[in-house]
Amino acid sequence: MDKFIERGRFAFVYPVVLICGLVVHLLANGSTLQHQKDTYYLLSPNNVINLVFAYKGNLIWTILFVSLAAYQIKIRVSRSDLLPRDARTTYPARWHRLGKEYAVKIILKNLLLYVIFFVIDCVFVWTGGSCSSSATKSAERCRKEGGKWENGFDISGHFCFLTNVSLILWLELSSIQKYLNSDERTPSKLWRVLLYSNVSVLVIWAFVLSVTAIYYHTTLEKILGLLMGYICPVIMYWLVPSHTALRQLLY
Ligand SMILES: CCCCCCCCCCCCCCCC(=O)SCCNC(=O)CCNC(=O)[C@H](O)C(C)(C)COP(=O)(O)OP(=O)(O)OC[C@H]1O[C@@H](n2cnc3c(N)ncnc32)[C@H](O)[C@@H]1OP(=O)(O)O
Repeated sequence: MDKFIERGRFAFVYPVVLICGLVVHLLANGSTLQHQKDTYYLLSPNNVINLVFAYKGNLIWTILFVSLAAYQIKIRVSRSDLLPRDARTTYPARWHRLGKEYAVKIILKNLLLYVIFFVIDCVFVWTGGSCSSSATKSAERCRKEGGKWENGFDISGHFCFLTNVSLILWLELSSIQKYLNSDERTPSKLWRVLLYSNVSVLVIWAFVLSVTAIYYHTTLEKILGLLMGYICPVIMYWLVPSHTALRQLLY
């Protein structure tokens, strides 16, 4: 597990889930898949795992991200003695810097997802889609009204959203894992609890995506959803940190 997280192999999970799902979809008989979707509860849109882990995914993600951020601040702020004297700052200053970084990451993630899903909804409407219950141009609002979001090119919100939020958590887990390994400390019980609770949710999200990959959307809708699923992690964990001006401004 540690090596899997530390070496970033998690980045390949989502393309693999999609490819495997597409192969199953291709090999299976269309009417069989439809029958399974109509028969098995866990494959229906209203199954509790989809309703809780997908549609309440933002709440679940926020709880897990804040817990990882709090743990990171705890272990990094408390270990300033490892820093060379000239790099050592005061406890409040370190706490403030790390606290600001994680607050910015939460805002940035939500801003980016807001823009991403605005684009997904625009594409849907531009390609002839609409909501059956009102003139709303938002998929989320349409669903909340009990309407049907239909007849447009529907980039997979599941692939886009769950890939984005999963990769952010994987990257934070990887950052903590590398720090603990560099510090050669035995992992605390708290870290193990955090690690396994995050990984449990990440596995459930991967399961939800495997169902999406086999039973929902067209191939192109899923591929585009997957590709858009890398926008947040690329901006938050590569673009911002690799540009000095952006990093100093935001993190
Ligand atoms: C640098 C920055 C620049 C900034 C520039 C300034 C911009 C200035 C903005 C200021 C303002 C900011 C304000 C921020 C504050 C927010 O707003 S933060 C919130 C940001 N937005 C989000 O996070 C949206 C997240 N999206 C969701 O939660 C979506 O509901 C979900 C969960 C992804 C689902 O999306 P969806 O499109 O409904 O699902 P989709 O994958 O398309 O599936 C279609 C169907 O297949 C079903 N299905 C698919 N997969 C499955 C499955 N595995 N099992 C069962 N059913 C399934 C679905 O249930 C659905 O069924 P129906 O509902 O149609 O019956």
